[in-house]
Formats: sequence, structure tokens, C-alpha cells
Amino acid sequence: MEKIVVRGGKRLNGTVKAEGAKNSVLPVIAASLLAEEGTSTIYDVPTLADVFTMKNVLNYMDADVNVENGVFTSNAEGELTTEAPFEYVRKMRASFLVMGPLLARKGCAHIALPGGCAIGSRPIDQHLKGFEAMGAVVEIGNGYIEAKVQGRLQGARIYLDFPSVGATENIMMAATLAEGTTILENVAEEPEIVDLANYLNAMGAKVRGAGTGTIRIEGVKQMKGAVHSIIPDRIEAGSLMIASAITGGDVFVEGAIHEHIRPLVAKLREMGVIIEDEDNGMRVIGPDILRPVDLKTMPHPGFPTDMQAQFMALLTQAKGTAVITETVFENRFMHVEEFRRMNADVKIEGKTAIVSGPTRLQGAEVAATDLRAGAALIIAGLVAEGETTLTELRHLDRGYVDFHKKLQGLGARVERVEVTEMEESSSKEEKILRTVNH
Ligand SMILES: CC(=O)N[C@H]1[C@@H](OP(=O)(O)OP(=O)(O)OC[C@H]2O[C@@H](n3ccc(=O)[nH]c3=O)[C@H](O)[C@@H]2O)O[C@H](CO)[C@@H](O)[C@@H]1O
Ligand SMILES: C=C(OP(=O)(O)O)C(=O)O
Repeated sequence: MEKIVVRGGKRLNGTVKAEGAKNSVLPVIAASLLAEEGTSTIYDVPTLADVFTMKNVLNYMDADVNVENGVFTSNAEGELTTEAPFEYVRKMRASFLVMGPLLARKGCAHIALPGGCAIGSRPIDQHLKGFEAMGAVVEIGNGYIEAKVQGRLQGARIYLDFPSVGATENIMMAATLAEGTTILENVAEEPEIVDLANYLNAMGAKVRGAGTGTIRIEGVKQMKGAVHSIIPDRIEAGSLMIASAITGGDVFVEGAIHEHIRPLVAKLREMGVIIEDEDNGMRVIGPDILRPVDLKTMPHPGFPTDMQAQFMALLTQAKGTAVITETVFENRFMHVEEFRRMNADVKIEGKTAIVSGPTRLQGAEVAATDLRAGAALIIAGLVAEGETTLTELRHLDRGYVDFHKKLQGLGARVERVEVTEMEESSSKEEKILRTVNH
């Protein structure tokens, strides 16, 4: 087991580059199952734990997949196994994204139910509603979802009750090989949806309107492997921008695309952060005094829930009171308790968190409650007095490649080290106590 140790007090300075987006690469890998012919080559693939989990899922299904030096190749020409067992879906909900491609290509899929997780219950009813509208019969039992269709899926008009990212992707992939046209309404508009649509179109699909509220997919008979490059990770880029802002730093984040992070840039500017838009990224200069701002998480182009915890770290340093409203996930304030261990002044009232600042944060032993919380606590550690120690790094590793090394490169005092046996057993005990007291 490892931990990250942060010693605060350094202003960040320099240039850092964002990796390919986790939330793009996972659906793109799932979509590669749609190719009955040829190999797909995907560039700018981040070496994240989630990417390896997705690779293992496709391996299990007998696709020929490989990932090396940021390049993912997938050949799914052969007979595919149509099952994704719990051991994979448990590790990562995005494994469920193989359902759409399997149903479209093989007419059946047997996938473990993703279940709930730390940030909320995360149901999949909208995915299933879409598959059923296209003619699939869906049964749930023994912790699995079995979906089948006689012949091919049929194009349909589907209105999502909420613009779910995963449901939009899963149904969009299923519709590519359906008979007829599918019109998907009230869909997610995230940049990752556009990236997936671009890859699908390169494979021979006919997807129009991705990035707007309505997507139209004309079914095609067959798709083939294609070459595609993943867009930069806007959440990783945003996390690094906040790291610069909180330390009063001056950092150029290569790969930060204004159009993808418009709400974050707007909120940072309202706080007094200087942001210069350059050709291939953004320069972020932190001010001496940060102003408080309220924010509400929303589906894109609203403020992303995946930036909420990191932004909360920044608000602890603003002069005054700010209100954060989390509307996307019902339980995404788990990091607040960890922030409080660092002396942050944050109160929770239902869906809102009230952050008062500026607080002199103090280094403490904290645990990543999810991947974004992990990044947020490291960011808080950059300005805390003394030493902050972060454990539960498996969460962080799902979404960040060498976050500590990137910060080190900007001058931060951050290290990743092995924990001693004694630390490990006392951390286990503490975890049990925390669960019991929760
Ligand atoms: C791999 C990936 O891309 N993950 C992202 C994706 O997750 P994911 O695709 O799981 O998120 P969704 O957009 O589906 O979920 C958003 C909300 O819709 C609800 N919902 C979703 C599906 C459904 O069938 N029924 C339903 O009620 C969820 O419980 C949640 O409250 O979008 C989230 C919201 O931007 C991000 O936080 C995740 O980082
Ligand atoms: C919640 C997230 O991811 P996932 O949907 O993969 O759990 C995230 O990236 O912040």
C-alpha cells in the first residue's frame, strides 16, 4: 500500500500537460467491440487503472486488445463472449458500457449489475429504457442483467428523463447497428460524447448532433476498426489549474481547452484568478486574494460534478462564504469530513455545502473517498501548514496518471511512498471505525 505525502507552502510554476480523457477513452474502448472487421488504433490513451480494467473486460470477451505507450489497439473480428462478470463491473461502472455494443452486434448481453457506490446510487434505468425502446427484452436476476433481441435492434425515438452521460453513450452505440433511425432526445452534451461520436463515425456509423440535446443515428449494416485520438482530460486539466490558483502560482496547462471547461474558467475568473487563453492550453495565475463564488453542479455545459471537490479546496482559501450545490449525485460530499480534518470550515445542509474562508489549513492524515476527492485533498495539502498524508490511492489511480509527479514538476513538495506495516494496520482499523461511526 502506498500514500502520498504533501508538504505545503510552495507556489507552483511551470508547464504541465493533460493526459487523454478517462471519460472518453472508456466508452471508446467499449465501442471498439462494434467493429466486425479490422483493427482500431486509439492514441493518447492514459495509463489509468480504469483503462486496464476496460482492457481486461474486452479480453474476457475474447477481443484481441493491447495497450502500450499510450496506444490502445483492439481487434474484435472473432466470436465474442457476451458476458461481463461482477469482478470487472464492481471495479468500474463504465464496464457496463459494453452492453450497447454487444446487444447491437450479437443480439444479447449478460452483464453484472453495477450497483451503488460512494457518490450515490447511480441507477441504470435510462440505459435499459433505451434498449427496450429498441426492441430488447431485459431481465434482471441474480445480480445480472440479461438483454436479448430477436434479429437486429430497431431504431426508435427515445427521450431520456435526465441527460445521463453513460445512457447517452450506451444507447448511441447500440443504435449504430440498428435497423432504421434512432432519435435520442434530452441527451448529455459533454465533450466526451462528441469524441465518442467522432470515433463511431470513423468506424462507419452515421451519428449526427452529438454535443447538442438531440442525437440522430442512422443505423448501418457493418462497422470496421478505425484510428482515433482521445481528447485531453478536461477534469485533470481543471484540477491542475486549481492547483496553480490555490498556491498563487503561474502554470501553463497544455491541453486545457476553453470550450470544454467554460464554467470552470468563468468561476475561476470570478474569484480573481487570471487565465490566459493560448493556442494549445491555458495559463493560470493565482491572485493574492481569492473572492468567494457560489456554484451549482449541472450536466454539461454546467459546472461539472467531477470538479466540485477540487473547487471546494480552492474556496476554503477565499475571503468570505460560498455555497456549493451538488445536483448531479446525491452523496458527493464525502470529502467534506476529510477537509474538516484539515481544519476547513465547511457545513453541509442537504444538497449544499457552505464553505467559509480563508482558513489556515493544517496538514492531516486523510483518505481519498473517491478519485476527485483524492485530487482535491492533495490540492488542499499544497497550501496546508505541515504535512498532509493521503491514503486510499486506488481511487486516485482510477483517474489521474502520476498526479504527484506532475505537481513535483511544478515545484510542489509531494511524494508517493510505501506505507509501513504498522501504518497499514492502523489505517485498516481507522477505516473500520469510520464505517461503523458513519
Ligand atoms: C466514465 C464516465 O464518463 N463517468 C462520468 C459519467 O458517469 P455516468 O455516466 O455514470 O453519469 P450519469 O450522467 O449517467 O449520471 C448522472 C446522474 O444521472 C443519474 N442516472 C444515470 C443513469 C440512469 O440510467 N439513471 C439515472 O438516474 C445518476 O444516478 C446521476 O445522479 O458522468 C458523470 C456525470 O457527469 C461523471 O461524474 C462521471 O465522471
Ligand atoms: C465519478 C467519476 O468517474 P466514474 O463515473 O468512472 O465513477 C469521475 O471521473 O469523477
